[in-house]
Amino acid sequence: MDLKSNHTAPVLTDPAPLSKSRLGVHSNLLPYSPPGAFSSDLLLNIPWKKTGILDDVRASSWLDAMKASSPRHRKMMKDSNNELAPNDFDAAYRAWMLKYPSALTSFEQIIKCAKGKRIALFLDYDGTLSPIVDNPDCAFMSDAMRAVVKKVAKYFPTAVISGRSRDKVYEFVGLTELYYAGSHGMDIMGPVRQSILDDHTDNITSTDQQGKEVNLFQPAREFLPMIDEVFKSLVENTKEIKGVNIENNKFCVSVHYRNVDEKSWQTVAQCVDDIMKHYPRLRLTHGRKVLEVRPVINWDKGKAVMFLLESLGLSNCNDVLPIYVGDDRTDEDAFKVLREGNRGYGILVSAVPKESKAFYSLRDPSEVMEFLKSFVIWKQSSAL
Ligand SMILES: O=P(O)(O)OC[C@H]1O[C@H](O[C@H]2O[C@H](CO)[C@@H](O)[C@H](O)[C@H]2O)[C@H](O)[C@@H](O)[C@@H]1O
Repeated sequence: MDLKSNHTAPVLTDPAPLSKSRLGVHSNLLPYSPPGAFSSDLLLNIPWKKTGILDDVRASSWLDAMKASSPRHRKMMKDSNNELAPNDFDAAYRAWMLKYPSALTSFEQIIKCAKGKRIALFLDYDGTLSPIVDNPDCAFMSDAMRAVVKKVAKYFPTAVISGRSRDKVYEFVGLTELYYAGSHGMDIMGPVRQSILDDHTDNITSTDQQGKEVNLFQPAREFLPMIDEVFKSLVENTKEIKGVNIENNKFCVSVHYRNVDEKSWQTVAQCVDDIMKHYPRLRLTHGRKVLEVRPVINWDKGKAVMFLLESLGLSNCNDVLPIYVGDDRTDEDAFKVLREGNRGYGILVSAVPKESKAFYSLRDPSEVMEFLKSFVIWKQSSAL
């Protein structure tokens, strides 16, 4: 694994907005938008400061990035004179949906593209299978969602790819039918496959909860002592900041500031910075009110999707349609590989307009559940 030793800990920013014409994507993978119906100007010309809805973290400081990575909710928008009025917000959201159509209303079209192909499902956890809540330890998925995921996994190979540690996300989901990748894809438990063993050096053969032989792929294994050390330092250095929560995700560490008063965000950023400058082989990314410390390795959720497809014997683009559903910046890496490789569909879960490399959108986890249900119903009816 190629370890890049930078001398500063980089802050990852969002990629530049893409237009369909620049993507070179096969037209049958493009979601339907009525000709001329969407003007990207509708979204992109709205100044961020005025609307608060553009999710852009091209900011110079970590504090700015923290503020920018916290898109305000519609409810808050209603309460503020400076934000979009609810009707304007609805109009902006509808305009955005012309570029990222609802995966629910586009279901027939997705199915059409899946004709003659095997579907593989990749699901993010937080904000996708479970709603975002204040306490990360209480991000439980509903029994109804679990039942649907279980059913969908009966028909299609299904994997959960999360920023959480693999053990933690397995604890939340609790389904043995799925494949799991934790730590943003840096900890994958998948089937043993010779081509994977030949092509990647970071494999260990292990056994899963049922005693079945599995392949454990952990490309950042050598970072474990460093991550543990950073976790401890972060806990120690932030202990006076009310509301901060440091979560050890095995190959990465999450610094949650959701429950920290905005006035103290600067202190959080400073504490993280003080530690990060001693670790040039670690970098910082942003999620939903969370700063994430992770190893500088050439690995992300996109690479994890490709790895799992290969492990599952599904890497032939011609007869496999991978679908990835996620809500966060780290999911963009997966949307990107599917889009750029002309392989399949990314579906962004978002209740606010965001620039994305996904093809479709869903508003929230309840729509994710409806979408997964549609696959079950479709599969059951086509088996009749
Ligand atoms: O890749 P994911 O499965 O989406 O994990 C990303 C991070 O999700 C969790 O944090 C987020 O959800 C929490 C619970 O709803 C919320 O309190 C927090 O503000 C969000 O950022 C998780 O705790 C992180 O470790 C994951 O990296």
